[in-house]
Amino acid sequence: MTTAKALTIAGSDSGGGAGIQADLKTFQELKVYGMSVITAITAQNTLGVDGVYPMMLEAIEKQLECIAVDLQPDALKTGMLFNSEIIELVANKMEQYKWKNLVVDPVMIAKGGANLLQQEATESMKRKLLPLATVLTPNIPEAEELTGISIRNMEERKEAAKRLSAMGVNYVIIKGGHGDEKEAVDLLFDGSHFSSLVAERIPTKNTHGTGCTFSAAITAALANGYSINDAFQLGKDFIHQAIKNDLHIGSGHGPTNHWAYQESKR
Ligand SMILES: Nc1ncnc2c1ncn2[C@@H]1O[C@H](COP(=O)(O)OP(=O)(O)OP(=O)(O)O)[C@@H](O)[C@H]1O
Ligand SMILES: Cc1ncc(CO)c(N)n1
Repeated sequence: MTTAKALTIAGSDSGGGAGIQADLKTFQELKVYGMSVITAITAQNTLGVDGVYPMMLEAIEKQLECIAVDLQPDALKTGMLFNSEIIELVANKMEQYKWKNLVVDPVMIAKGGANLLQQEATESMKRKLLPLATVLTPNIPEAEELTGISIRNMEERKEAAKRLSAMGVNYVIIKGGHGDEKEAVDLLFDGSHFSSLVAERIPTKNTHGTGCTFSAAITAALANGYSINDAFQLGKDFIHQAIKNDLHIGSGHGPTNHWAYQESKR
């Protein structure tokens, strides 16, 4: 029986709630062997980000090469990429290695407001990385930044999804955490049709790393051979349990509970 392998190419969150830490915890909970390429180090806790230190390009390239020669991923995701040079390096290596099932989580701003992607890097992400993405998982502000349109209602979310699809993304998921509806609604566009998953919006400030965890769960599902619709459902169920059963850690935006999903299945 082969073990599915998933790779996260993302930043380190010293507080453990987002970034590669959230990704690896999620992979493990979904019984997928997790691997990581660190793009940046952040000094971070539940109150915010106190320092951002991008890795040297050589260090990122060497990490990717080590994975490529020995540990081919069945699926992978990108999180914090920080600048154009890192985006272009990752995109070029993706094309060289012909890795499939790429989930791009276009991380731009941390919950506390810190910039995790330099403004000039948005164009590189659109031009170099999005055409390689199987799934793109922007939150509403990220979708606005990538498309240049304001998103205040569901029709505008659909328009943004169409524009992102036209940039070469196979499946676009616009996450609803930043929305103002009573429920948390996530919208999936497959290039032709829309579908959505709806769950109770949980009244909590402890939503640090929800997007990382959601995209990591989708990545793990794809690594295990799930269809996009089943991966979308698994990601939604996983993050909903993680938020609903939060751990009350830290005095700011606390992390989610990465083992809640498995506990809910018992
Ligand atoms: N309060 C909430 N209650 C229920 N579901 C939520 C809540 N907040 C976010 N979600 C869900 O969490 C997932 C992530 O969406 P969100 O918009 O929070 O991502 P994000 O802003 O990229 O997160 P982060 O930047 O913290 O990683 C989505 O499935 C969304 O519906
Ligand atoms: C390292 C890292 N990646 C992503 C996010 C988004 O929450 C974060 N806060 N920190």
